[in-house]
Amino acid sequence: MEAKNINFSYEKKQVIYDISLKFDQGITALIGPNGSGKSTILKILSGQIKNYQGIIEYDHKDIKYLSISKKSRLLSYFNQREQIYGLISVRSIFEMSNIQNIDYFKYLDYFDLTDKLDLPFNQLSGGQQQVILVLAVLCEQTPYVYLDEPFNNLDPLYKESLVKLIKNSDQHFFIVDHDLDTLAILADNILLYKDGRIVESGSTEILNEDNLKKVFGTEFKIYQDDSGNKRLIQSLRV
Ligand SMILES: Nc1ncnc2c1ncn2[C@@H]1O[C@H](COP(=O)(O)OP(=O)(O)OP(=O)(O)O)[C@@H](O)[C@H]1O
Repeated sequence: MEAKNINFSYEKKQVIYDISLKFDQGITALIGPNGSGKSTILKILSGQIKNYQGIIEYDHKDIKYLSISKKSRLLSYFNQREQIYGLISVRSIFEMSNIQNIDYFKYLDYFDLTDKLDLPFNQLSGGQQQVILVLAVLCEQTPYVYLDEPFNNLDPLYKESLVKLIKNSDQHFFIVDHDLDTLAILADNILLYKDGRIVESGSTEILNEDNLKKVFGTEFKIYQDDSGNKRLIQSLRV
């Protein structure tokens, strides 16, 4: 995927300023403050928002000219805030999204959720709902996967399981989330983002105290754990 010179406004309010990026392998994380436009850029790259300026290409073809069926085989998108399943059963959610007909029971088993299969969605806890919806998106097995806050609501064990699942997948992930420690472990490529612009990009090396202060306007301390993973600790000043 290559995005060239993307600009976008909601009515008169510009939220994306001249963004260009490429995303063809591994896991890319987009990190930035609330309201800076991260969800908006995810919606643009995944084809939900169409009235942007600039060009988005998949395999050198403009997304605007791809058929709906081609797009649905190419990319998938998750955003829990926009999902309303209510009384629909967990099984139906998988069957609706499982276009590749893969064995989704192994995913459910991995999260110890097999016994929820015939429950209505609204009888699951917030974290269980989140996991089911992310798993349903992964079942689509598209080469490109856009995840908006997939780690929201997840306890440490669910988070760890989801990190393993994503890391072991050969799909390309583009993830927006506020869980910086998890993104530091997971991502191959980081985009630091502020006020609708990418301010830094690179490996997890760019997650340093200066860059994070520049993006979030607050102090961070960074420690390395025993396995060499970065822990990003925000210093709260109250
Ligand atoms: N449908 C919409 N109509 C008008 N303005 C919108 C709409 N959606 C988002 N915005 C505005 O665009 C800006 C960027 O919103 P967006 O949801 O992309 O930010 P974000 O970085 O994902 O935020 P958060 O981290 O809080 O989820 C915000 O100022 C928001 O109020």
